[in-house]
Amino acid sequence: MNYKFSFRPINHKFTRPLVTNHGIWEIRESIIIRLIDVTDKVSWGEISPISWFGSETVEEALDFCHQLPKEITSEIILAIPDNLPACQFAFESALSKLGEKSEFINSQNITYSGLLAAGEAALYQWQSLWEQGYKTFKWKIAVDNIAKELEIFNLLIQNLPDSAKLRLDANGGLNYKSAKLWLQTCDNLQPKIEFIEQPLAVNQFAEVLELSNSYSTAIALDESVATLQQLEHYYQQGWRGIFVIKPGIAGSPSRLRKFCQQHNIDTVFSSVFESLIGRQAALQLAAELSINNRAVGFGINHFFTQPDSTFPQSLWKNL
Ligand SMILES: O=C(O)CCC(=O)c1ccccc1C(=O)O
Ligand SMILES: [Mg+2]
Repeated sequence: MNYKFSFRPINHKFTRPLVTNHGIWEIRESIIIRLIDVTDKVSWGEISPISWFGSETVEEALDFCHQLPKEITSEIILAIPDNLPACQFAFESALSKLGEKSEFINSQNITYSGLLAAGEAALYQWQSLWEQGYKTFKWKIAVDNIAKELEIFNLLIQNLPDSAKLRLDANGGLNYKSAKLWLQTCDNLQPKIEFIEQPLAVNQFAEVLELSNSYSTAIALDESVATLQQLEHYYQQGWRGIFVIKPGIAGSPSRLRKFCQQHNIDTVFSSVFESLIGRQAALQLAAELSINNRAVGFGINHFFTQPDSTFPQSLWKNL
């Protein structure tokens, strides 16, 4: 089958920048793609790379789109190389929505983790998220010095209701010693801490594995398993802790589905700050593949202004 293909770059300034150990992120650049089949049915996909996380860059994704013909086939889509994982996700998601077998999975029962701002701001922010119904929160660490962060952390823990859960995300920014200190601190506070995400850098897998055997606080890999190839690699290397999956940059959704179903891994699905198009496709996968009912990391709407109801159709209007 042939599909008419077109695309539009978009960018979006966050209402508050995302502060992580990797730096400050202020503008989300993405590409919306459109496929139209022979019956004139229209489908959208979203390419939202995060190159500092291990996906292609937006420029590489744009180059890929530019070199494609105006009419493409499913063979072309299924042959998108593994070094363009965000493109694989966008094209395959758009394609599957056009398929006869396309089935809609109810994602209404999913629970969400609310992303807190880094630093002290979290102390003033969690309450409004709690009032919106969030029971799980994620707070970025390894952004400031550890003494300051432990101080804020203790206040946060004291303030959060007993039924709340907290995740800590170091974005690979701790060293071995500070990771031990965080894990020990969390062990003393169980069961309020759900897990620590990516405590050490991607190249320190042996150390992370050792830490996961030494503390009762769970550890989640994120940057280490950004793409499906990495996910497979660290599963083979013996990781049986939590895997954070960001479908938007993980690669082919059909191969991701197959891997998760085959291995019953403990997953947490997470956003790449995509717009509605990518979000919907990612949440469908999360609803289908979350076997443990962990809250998904899509509680990020407070970083965004919502697109108007004509999105994405309005992108294709001639100005
Ligand atoms: O997972 C979440 O709760 C929110 C999403 C998130 O934290 C994130 C979003 C974009 C890029 C990196 C990360 C991250 O988990 O480090
Ligand atoms: Mg993370």
